[in-house]
Order: sequence, then structure tokens, then C-alpha cells
Amino acid sequence: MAKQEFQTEVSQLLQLIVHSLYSHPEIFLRELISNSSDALDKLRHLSLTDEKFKALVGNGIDAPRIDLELDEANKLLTLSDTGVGMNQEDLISHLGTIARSGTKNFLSHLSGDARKDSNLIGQFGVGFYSVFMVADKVDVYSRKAGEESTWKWTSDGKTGFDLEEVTGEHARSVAGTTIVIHLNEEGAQYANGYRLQEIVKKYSNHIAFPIFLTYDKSEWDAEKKESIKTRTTEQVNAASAMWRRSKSELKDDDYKEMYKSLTGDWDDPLFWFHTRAEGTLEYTTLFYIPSKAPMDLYQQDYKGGVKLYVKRVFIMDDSKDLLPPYLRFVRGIIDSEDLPLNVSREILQQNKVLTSIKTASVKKILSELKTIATNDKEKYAQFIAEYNRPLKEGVYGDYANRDTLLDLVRFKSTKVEGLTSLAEAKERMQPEQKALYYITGGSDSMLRNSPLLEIYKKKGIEVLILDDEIDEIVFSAVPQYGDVEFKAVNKSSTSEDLKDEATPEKTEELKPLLEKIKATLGDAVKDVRASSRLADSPSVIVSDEDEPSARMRRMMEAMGQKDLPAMQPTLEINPDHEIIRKLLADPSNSRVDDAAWLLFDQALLLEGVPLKDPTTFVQRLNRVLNQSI
Ligand SMILES: Nc1ncnc2c1ncn2[C@@H]1O[C@H](COP(=O)(O)OP(=O)(O)OP(=O)(O)O)[C@@H](O)[C@H]1O
Repeated sequence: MAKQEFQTEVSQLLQLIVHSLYSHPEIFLRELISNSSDALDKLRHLSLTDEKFKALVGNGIDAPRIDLELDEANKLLTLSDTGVGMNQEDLISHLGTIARSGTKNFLSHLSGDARKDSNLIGQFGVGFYSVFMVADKVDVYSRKAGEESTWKWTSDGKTGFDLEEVTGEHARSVAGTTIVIHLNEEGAQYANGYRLQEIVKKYSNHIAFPIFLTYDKSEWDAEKKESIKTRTTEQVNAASAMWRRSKSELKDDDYKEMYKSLTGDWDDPLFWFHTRAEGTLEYTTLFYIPSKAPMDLYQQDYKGGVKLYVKRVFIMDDSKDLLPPYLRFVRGIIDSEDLPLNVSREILQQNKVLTSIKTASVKKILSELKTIATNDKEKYAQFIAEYNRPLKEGVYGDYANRDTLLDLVRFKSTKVEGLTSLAEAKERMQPEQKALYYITGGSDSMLRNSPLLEIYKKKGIEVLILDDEIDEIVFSAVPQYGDVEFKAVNKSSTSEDLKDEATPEKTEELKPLLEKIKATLGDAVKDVRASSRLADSPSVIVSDEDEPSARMRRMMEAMGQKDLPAMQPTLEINPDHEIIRKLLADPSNSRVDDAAWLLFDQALLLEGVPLKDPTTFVQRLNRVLNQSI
């Protein structure tokens, strides 16, 4: 017998499961049943598509089932399936290490606060290891489909496991897995047939395979007027692929239960969309929106959340081709009547049937979301709190659905508390307002206090506050909302819209000063102009239409773009500001030189641009300070 140690992460996870996750120990059964159901799905798929496995039909593999057997007296619970099974290597790699990136990610997020951590873990399910909440020893006997040997894996869930080949009475006659759970003190409550039935119905009623329970059933003997126990085997679950049933037959609880057994989430989903399409293509989709965004939402190796079935036969999960990447938070099922069973991942990408299903599914999900946005604002706000960002990715990437997505995303604004839709912002436009204005490039408070907003505040015009990094990229690709243009307030041309007729004398008067400042700043600026967008601040920098903004430049640099041309913004000066008036009053003022740089540097700082030469800035500031004290 070979004794092997668990991977460090497994030990960590086990520690956590055993010491802090007692709040829902019953989920161990759901996790094991879900693994068995996956194993049955896999084998059924192989037997339909692979010659080698077709030959096995008739030898147990055509009777997919899950069996629970209870030995109450010895506190033993046995769960068996006739699924794909595991061989020696599988047992080591699947039950001795953590391959799932989600779980690794989870472990890195642990806060040490048991309550919080158990909520976190609910988001992905702990899988097989949850059995150690209720067991002090677990034996797994497994035989892989197409192989002869049965392997036994045994562990107390502490440091490691033993692995050996078994023969004789313990060898399995057909492929599959048997898990013998030696219930511990905590788990003793599950050595009860009625309790087990209740849990199976609660979590696994709609698993596509039958689950049988063998236990000592107490029955009343009418003649002798006493309770007698009879060994009984009963099917416990409904075993209908529930998504194939009609909506009218299904209750909310059916949907919620299906969601939980599908995802391992402990919380109810926010909402679900169940569709049956008939006509040229026949398929069923059942999509769920989890109430909390999945942990791996922003990871490149995220897991797709939609399972593909063909005529109720499981084909694959984790595929990233079933929905566009921005809808990666959606969980659920696509079940098609028209796809071939042996469809591979490679074929999937170009398959016409699947492309049509995918296109229709995206439209369906987005239109359902739009209905919720209109009819249930509170629920929609919960949705937006989790998924605004992926929707924005959609605005950028999904050209075909851009209009709908623009209606779904929400933004901060100078006119509302919380968030606004673009439709509402459009409603609020002033009669003379020519575009929907937005400001990007910094944190919420930095943007709200930016001098660029002064004129808009004065005129009562709304500006969208885009403080999410992704906004800048999204808006660079989206020129308008309906018939209204989007305009960034930091672009040089934008202030033209708002210009009040400046008196020609004023412009004339300013000219020499502007030239002087320009001469002082040299190549650091493209131009120096009188501003029509400032009220309280003396200066501001803006960029040309086709130039990246300061923040965009930082992002491009962070992404490794090296040969960006040097930044050359336009400096705008507020002709009515006291500092400027003073400089104008005395054109020979020896301080114009310092003033020019300080006006420029402060404008850069407000835009979040780090100064190239902070030492000189500080020296200048001190010089001016010294003169004024
Ligand atoms: N009854 C079983 N039959 C065959 N393989 C199994 C069985 N139970 C577990 N496995 C294998 O062990 C792996 C690990 O199982 P575990 O429950 O820890 O995670 P998972 O099922 O992969 O992830 P998740 O629970 O997030 O879906 C499975 O992916 C599967 O390959």
C-alpha cells in the first residue's frame, strides 16, 4: 500500500472545511451526487461517441444510476455510481491535489474569519473534500471505464491518503465509483434514511439520473401493532432533466434547487431565463444569474458556466464558446436537438447550429435583463452592482448588441445620486445641450472636483463621471447613444459647444500673455489658449480629439507600449481668474515665468499626471510663497 501526502493546498482546504464550515454540513451529499452525475454524464457521452466504449454497453454502463446505502448501526453511508470511474493516476491527481483554479483562488482570498470564509466558499462548492465535514475516514473504490482494475483510495482527511489495488469481493464488476463514508460524530445525524431522502430531494431532485436509497424502512405492522424494519430500496429523486419540462409545471423552488445543484452556490440566483425554442432549430436554454459575481470573473482562465447537452446527453462544460466572454458570469444549460453527439470543442467554434443558438441566447438574456431594468429597479440595481463591468465589456466588444447593452449599463453622473442610465441622462438634457458629456481619467472625487467641470456646473449641464478604468476604453469605441453624440470634456474641441460670445477686446488683451506663457513652456505644450470652460480655476489641460488622454497613456504604457510620442497637451487659461488679471495688469511682471510653469504643473496634477521634475516645481512654489508672505 502506498501512503501519499496531500498537496499543501488540499491540506489547507481540509483544515478549513473541518474547522470552520460546519454551517451546512449536509451539502457534502450534494457535492458527491453532483460528482457522480458528472461521471455518469461523461460515460454516457463516451459510450455514444467512442467505439471503444460502445462495446461496453450491456455491461452495466447502460444502466446509469446512483445508489446510496445506509448501514445505520455501523454509521456507514455508501454512495456508488456507474459512471466513468477513476484509475490510479486519476485518484492521485483528482483526489490528492487541487486542480481547480477557482479553489486556489478561493484559498488566496481567505480572511481567517470563519463566517466570511464560509460565505465565500459557498460561491464555488468545496467538491469532494466536503465529505470530511461528516467523516473521519473515507474509502473510495473506483474502476475506470475500459479498464479492469479497481483501486482503493483511503484517507482520514488529515495529511494524506493510501492507495492500493483491490481484488476479490471489493473489486467492482463494472466501471464506476463507490465511496464508503465512515460517519463521524457530526455526521451521525445522516445515518437516518428519512434525513437522507430529505437532503437528496432538496438538493438533487432534478439531477438527470435516478438516485436510489437502500435503508431500513420502519413500517407499521397492523396485526401485531408494532413497528418493523424492512430493508428497502427506493428511488428518491424525480430524475427528470428539469429544464426539459414546461415552465408551467415548474415552481420557483425547482429552479432554485436546480441552480444550486448545478453551481454549488448556497445562495439563490438573482434571476433565471428558461426558453424552449421550436421551429428550424429545437433547443432549450436555462440561464441563471448568480446573486454574487463568480470569483474568477476577472481571471483569464475563468471557467465557462454553461453546460452543453445534446438531447439530454451531457456533452461538455467549461466551454468558453457557448456564450460571449462578457456573459461569462451566466450559469446554466443549453440542450440542443440538432447538434451531433460527437461534437468536439474545435467543431463547436464553427458550428452553425451552435452559432445560431448562441446569438439567440445572447439576445434573449439581454432582452430579459432589459425587462427587469424597466420593471424591477431594485432587483436590477443588485444585478448592476455585480455585473456592470462585464456589460461594459460587451458594449465595447459586441457590436451587434451595442444598442441594447448601452441601455443596460449604468454610470455615475453629476446630476444623480447613485447611478443613471443613458436614457435617463438623455431625458435630462438641457435644450441647448449638444451632446452627452463625460469625464474620465481618475477617481470619483478627483473627477468631480476637476476644473473641467466648472462650466458645466455653472450652466447646469450633466456630465457622466466615468471613474472605472474600463470606461475610457469603452467610450473610445462608442461615438454615440441613439442620435446623441458622446463628448469627453477634456478634449479641446468640446468647449466650443459651450462658448459664450467672448468680447474681441478680451481676446486681444490676452494675446501677449498667452504668447509669453507659450514661449516659456516651449515644447511642453502644444498651444496655450484662453479657456471658455473654467469658472473658478486658473488653468486646465486638454488634449486633441485624436490624442490619448493622460490615463489612457498610462494604461497603454502599463500594457507595454513603449514608443508613445511625448505628451503635448494644450494649456487653457481662465481669462477672468484673479491670477491672470494680475499678470495682465503688469505684463512686465518678472514672475510670469514662474507663474506659467505653476499654472501648467497644477493643471497636470489635477489631471493625475505625475510631474516630470517635482524638485523644480517645489522650488518655484517656495519662491512664489516666499514673495507673497
Ligand atoms: N464519482 C466520481 N466519479 C469519477 N470521478 C470523480 C468522482 N468524484 C470525483 N471525481 C473526480 O475528482 C475530481 C475532483 O472532484 P471535486 O468534487 O473535488 O471537484 P470538481 O467536481 O472537479 O469541481 P466542482 O465541484 O467545482 O465541479 C472531479 O473533477 C472528477 O474528475
